[in-house]
Amino acid sequence: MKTFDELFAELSEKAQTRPEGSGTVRALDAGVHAIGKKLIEEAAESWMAAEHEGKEATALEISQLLYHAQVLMIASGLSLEDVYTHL
Ligand SMILES: N=c1c2ncn([C@@H]3O[C@H](COP(=O)(O)OP(=O)(O)OP(=O)(O)O)[C@@H](O)[C@H]3O)c2ncn1[C@@H]1O[C@H](COP(=O)(O)O)[C@@H](O)[C@H]1O
Repeated sequence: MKTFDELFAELSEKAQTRPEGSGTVRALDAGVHAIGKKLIEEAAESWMAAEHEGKEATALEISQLLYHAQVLMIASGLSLEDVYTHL
């Protein structure tokens, strides 16, 4: 298990070091348009899970939504602080 901040640190490190086989590196290389589509897909899956599939499925989909939101942040050059300042 990891926190939102810990995942962001891990993904930022992957973006820098670009390890072989990283899905995050592949997603970043695909670009903001592709990342945005994935974010929307996971948002829709989160919504559907919340309405029809129960808590466990919803938690899984929301974790994927948060992951793709972080990838979009990194692709956009945003830090956690840039986002937290608006919370
Ligand atoms: N938490 C996640 C995470 N959540 C979602 N995803 C990605 O989002 C996709 C969502 O899956 P779906 O169920 O929608 O499946 P899918 O549509 O068939 O997936 P794709 O065909 O789009 O790959 C997964 O296949 C992963 O590619 C994640 N990929 C990575 N992480 C974590 O990110 C870190 C870095 O990962 P790597 O960059 O791959 O090393 C690790 O700690 C991972 O656990």
